[in-house]
Amino acid sequence: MISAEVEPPAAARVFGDRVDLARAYAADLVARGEELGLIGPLELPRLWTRHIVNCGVVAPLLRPGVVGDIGSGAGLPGIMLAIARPDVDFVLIEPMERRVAWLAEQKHNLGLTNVTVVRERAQEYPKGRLDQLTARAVSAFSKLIPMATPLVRSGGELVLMKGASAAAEIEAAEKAIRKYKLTAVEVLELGSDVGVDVTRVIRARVP
Ligand SMILES: C[S@@+](CC[C@H](N)C(=O)[O-])C[C@H]1O[C@@H](n2cnc3c(N)ncnc32)[C@H](O)[C@@H]1O
Repeated sequence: MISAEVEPPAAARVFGDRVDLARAYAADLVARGEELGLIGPLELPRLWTRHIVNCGVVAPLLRPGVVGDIGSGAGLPGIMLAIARPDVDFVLIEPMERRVAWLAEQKHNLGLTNVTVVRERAQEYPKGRLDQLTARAVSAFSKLIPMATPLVRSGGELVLMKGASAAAEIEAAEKAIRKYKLTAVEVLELGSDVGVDVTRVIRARVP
């Protein structure tokens, strides 16, 4: 059996006095995540650094308001951000029934009153309601732009978690960036202040 990663010191730095909620989430994911098809066994040895803390470091980019997380899956980053930022309201937009049930259960078990879970594809969600929108491992930037931008109000932001290909994804999305009139498109590198591998985010402003 593959063992789950021991919690790194960075977790307490990222989640502060709410780190117990991240611990409860991690324990449930270790216990049931594989059986529910939420996480592969090879991810367990890097559960905290690659998934939980990696999502949590995005929290300082969020502002009070409504943040939509499209394709939340197991709750990454949506549940992690809702733990780190109780002052922000989150809508987790996920089409798959089993994942929606898991997300609703986590909301209930962790007492996350700032979370709403909706079973929907991003394309079906009402337009112009969100202040910021997050997504991780859902699609390339060029495909996320038409899917995500209409959901965000004017002046809001896309905050998209990306891998090492972030800069190349921006280049490949040049046409969509122009079509949807996104501005201030940039790659941010987060996490060095808490001593974990860098997390890359593409941030862009919606006109
Ligand atoms: C690879 S998983 C990533 C899950 C999670 N964000 C993570 O980083 O672990 C992609 C997720 O996007 C969801 N998804 C696919 N198409 C979608 C759409 N059109 N709107 C919203 N979610 C979608 C899938 O159901 C799945 O849960």
